[in-house]
Amino acid sequence: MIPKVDAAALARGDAQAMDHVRTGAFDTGFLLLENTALGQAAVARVIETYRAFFHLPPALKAKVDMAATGSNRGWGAAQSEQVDPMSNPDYKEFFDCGVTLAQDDPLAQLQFYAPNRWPEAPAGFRDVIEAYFDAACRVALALLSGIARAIGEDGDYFADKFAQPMALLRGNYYPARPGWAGDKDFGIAPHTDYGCLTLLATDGQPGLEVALRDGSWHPVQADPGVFVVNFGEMLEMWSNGRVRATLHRVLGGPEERISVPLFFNPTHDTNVAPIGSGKVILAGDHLSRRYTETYVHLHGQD
Ligand SMILES: O=C(O)CCC(=O)C(=O)O
Ligand SMILES: [Fe+2]
Repeated sequence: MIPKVDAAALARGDAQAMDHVRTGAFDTGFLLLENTALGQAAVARVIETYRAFFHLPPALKAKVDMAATGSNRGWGAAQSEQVDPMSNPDYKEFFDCGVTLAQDDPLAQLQFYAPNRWPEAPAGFRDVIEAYFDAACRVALALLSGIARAIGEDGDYFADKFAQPMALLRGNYYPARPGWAGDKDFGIAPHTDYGCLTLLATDGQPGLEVALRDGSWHPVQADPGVFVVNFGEMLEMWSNGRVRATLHRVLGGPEERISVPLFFNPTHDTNVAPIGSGKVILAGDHLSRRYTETYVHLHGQD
């Protein structure tokens, strides 16, 4: 039901890989991606690095609490994000970092390129996360090139639209589902992602569920080193609804779980209105609206 794509085969333009990409993008809005440049060891390292951070005492994590800032860099405590207005704020914790531009770059003032905030511990945190971030952006760009070809555009169709990507790397930490959790409480409530594509690594624990067309929830599990890829609202608009941004959620279970999504979003002034429509929808405007809606500390911000 969710196709598995070999990244190397896709890069070669292999017909079956392109077919699987089309099915994933147009049908379920999800695919699994294996055999990328990011091996199992690199994925395990980034997951264990986030795990060590989330296991720190709350007072240490609070030193990089994003709620004390006007941006979305650093630690997000439990209940600091509400992705679904019909549900309670999520019980997960998370850590966000993004692309930072040189201080004298005029775009550096935009919230999407805000400076990252790094914790003092665990040792090596920043190096591990930054190295993974760069490698994951390359994997995402290579995948987008395959997607462009699979939908009949040139392989480099997206390349210049991601020169300064509003990319955001997140570590999600789901503790075991709390005893108090009711039917409006989720690790992450049902939502669609905001951008173009999400490249998600997990520690292998199940938990992610994807909405099928009939409204039922379908579990998706991937071993470390196999990525779950899903598509977001911008690509759905951009492709005139051909690529699907599918609802997904995590209820949470008896074991803690770590997942690491890279939200791969284009440069802020990219027009993501349907190709050929003559309309203008700026990627930055869409992202900023969704950030304001979902990060509790940014509610009400323009
Ligand atoms: O943890 C997961 O499997 C999904 C996370 C997710 O949907 C998100 O962070 O947007
Ligand atoms: Fe998501």
